[in-house]
Amino acid sequence: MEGGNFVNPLTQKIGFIGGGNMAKAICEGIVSKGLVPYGQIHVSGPRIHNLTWWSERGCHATQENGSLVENADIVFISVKPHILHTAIEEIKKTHPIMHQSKLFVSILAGITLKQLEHVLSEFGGRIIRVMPNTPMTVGEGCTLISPHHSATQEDIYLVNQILSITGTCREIPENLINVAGALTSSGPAFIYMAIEALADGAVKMGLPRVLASELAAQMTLGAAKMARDTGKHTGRLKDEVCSPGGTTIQGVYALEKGGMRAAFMDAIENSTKKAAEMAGHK
Ligand SMILES: NC(=O)C1=CN([C@@H]2O[C@H](COP(=O)(O)OP(=O)(O)OC[C@H]3O[C@@H](n4cnc5c(N)ncnc54)[C@H](OP(=O)(O)O)[C@@H]3O)[C@@H](O)[C@H]2O)C=CC1
Ligand SMILES: O=C(O)[C@@H]1CCC=N1
Repeated sequence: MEGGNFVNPLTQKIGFIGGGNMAKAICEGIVSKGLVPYGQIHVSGPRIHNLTWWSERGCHATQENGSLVENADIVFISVKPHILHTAIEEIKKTHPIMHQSKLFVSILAGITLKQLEHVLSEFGGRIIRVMPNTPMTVGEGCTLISPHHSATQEDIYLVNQILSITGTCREIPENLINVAGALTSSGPAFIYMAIEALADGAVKMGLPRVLASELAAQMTLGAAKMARDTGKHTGRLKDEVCSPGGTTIQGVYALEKGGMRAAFMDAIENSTKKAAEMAGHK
């Protein structure tokens, strides 16, 4: 699903168990697009002083994961993977029975639908596994979605609606979500490093830092749009920049000598393997 311009505001209350970086990115993304106001968003976490970012904006913050679930219609589980069991146990302690079946959306890297089903079975909830990324803060997210069989078509539509408003949202078989997530969810960090390194090179050659960073980011945005929108293979796009005997091919040679391609490939392999390892966390 692609993000559109027309926004039909949601009536559902959206909850986040865990109010860290990724939860904030989802919140910012959906509020800035007008899908929900801050007042329709609930968040829980163990330290109320770490939730001021939320309360300052008018979201409802609580230390009790149980009351968060009770109050929200859609619950994003957004704690770190190794905290999942603790967070769910906290719900069971205060709210062993839910009065309504809930829709749980896990954003946890590695944690499988089978594991989520096991952990959440007592609530009789419907489950969807997703892998978002932080660029959704600025409306350019790239989210993957793998629904559990307990999720209804309406649930899947709703989650697609929420996540595609902040970028793209693509349904993917669960067996591919770790590798696709390494690319889309970890990938922004790799690209920030590339932007930073390119700017460093320009600073080394005398360009002021602020200008170097601004130009590196805009150039990356343009190159990404070319790769996405022109339909041309990236190898061809690269060739179109490399004038024979020119400046660019000298830079391309330096990158090849430095093992840039192998380093990026290793980055994706390592991140994919780590997601699989995380599924071992109890
Ligand atoms: N960051 C990213 O780009 C992406 C992250 N994800 C996934 O999102 C999840 C969160 O990652 P991220 O936002 O980076 O991590 P953060 O550390 O920023 O956020 C985790 C949050 O969970 C809170 N928390 C800790 N224990 C509990 C608990 N028992 N109950 C409720 N909340 C709790 C923490 O509160 P406190 O700080 O007070 O301890 C913190 O606010 C992970 O599972 C990750 O795999 C997925 C895709 C991309
Ligand atoms: O680094 C992590 O584990 C999370 C999941 C994907 C992006 N950030």
